[in-house]
Amino acid sequence: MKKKMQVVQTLLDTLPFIRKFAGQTIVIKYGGAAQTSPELKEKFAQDIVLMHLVGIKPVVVHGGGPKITQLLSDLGIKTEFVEGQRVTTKEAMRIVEMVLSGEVNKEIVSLLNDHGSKAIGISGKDAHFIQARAKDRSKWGYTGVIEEIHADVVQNLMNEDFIPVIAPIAASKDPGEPGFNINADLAASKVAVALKASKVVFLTDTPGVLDGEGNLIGTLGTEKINLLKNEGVISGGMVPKVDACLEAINGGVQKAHIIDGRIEHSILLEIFTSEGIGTQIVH
Ligand SMILES: Nc1ncnc2c1ncn2[C@@H]1O[C@H](COP(=O)(O)OP(=O)(O)O)[C@@H](O)[C@H]1O
Ligand SMILES: CC(=O)N[C@@H](CCC(=O)OP(=O)(O)O)C(=O)O
Repeated sequence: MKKKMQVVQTLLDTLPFIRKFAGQTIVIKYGGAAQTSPELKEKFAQDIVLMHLVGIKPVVVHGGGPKITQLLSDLGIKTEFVEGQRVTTKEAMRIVEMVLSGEVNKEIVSLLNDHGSKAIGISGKDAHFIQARAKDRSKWGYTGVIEEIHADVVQNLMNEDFIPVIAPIAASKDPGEPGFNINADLAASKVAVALKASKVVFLTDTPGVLDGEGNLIGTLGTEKINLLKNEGVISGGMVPKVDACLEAINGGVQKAHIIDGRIEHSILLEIFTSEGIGTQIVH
């Protein structure tokens, strides 16, 4: 009962902004860095279910980088990142798939279903939803670049009222290949474009994109992004995130936001209030 009352209260607070989003597809990238306490996970689930209840079509694309790194380390397997993307050996690929398609995907699906929704978990391998090729085999191994997305697979699920929860693992066109590890930010932007989403929101563990002094940048365009990358102010995991935002808006998604997943109900604050939070990426 208490859980339900919380959802209703949040619903009432945000009601004035909701109507205009009904029927729209919104892709939420749930970063591993934001998947922290059970309380925050609970709030995340409430927000997604609430969006669905009011007629929005939410699609979750999740990461899980920290969990992959932890399991690789537990198993004594070294791992490294180049330009914000993991170098994926064949051995690492097995672990990446186990963690993303197995552990993380099913945890999020269960969380959403515990809140009364019909969430369904898939990876890019299911029905060949996402097909990829190697980014650069000699440099990144089984880290992939998406070549094709069969949007109808997910669209059909949404038409049947399911909430798709997508693990960023892609199928290979070559039979016998183990598939590809896709950076979840880049998977989210491609999925958002393919589904003609109106928004893509990246939940992470910083208030948004920060400048050299650590201040939040509210709005950020292509030129400034290139400058901040060259200066090393945007680095590591933030590189694929800003690239993904640009790809999304260049592909027709109206808005791309990077927001703090550590703030309770940050998705609702972003979507349903006029102020918004975090960083909005523009052309
Ligand atoms: N300019 C920047 N502003 C904010 N965060 C940045 C910046 N440059 C690099 N980062 C790093 O990017 C991280 C977020 O990326 P990542 O760890 O891959 O998160 P996620 O799991 O959400 O994809 C932040 O925790 C921060 O350490
Ligand atoms: C190629 C590549 O880097 N793949 C990522 C996939 C998971 C991910 O992106 O997770 P976060 O969103 O939590 O960072 C990785 O192996 O960590």
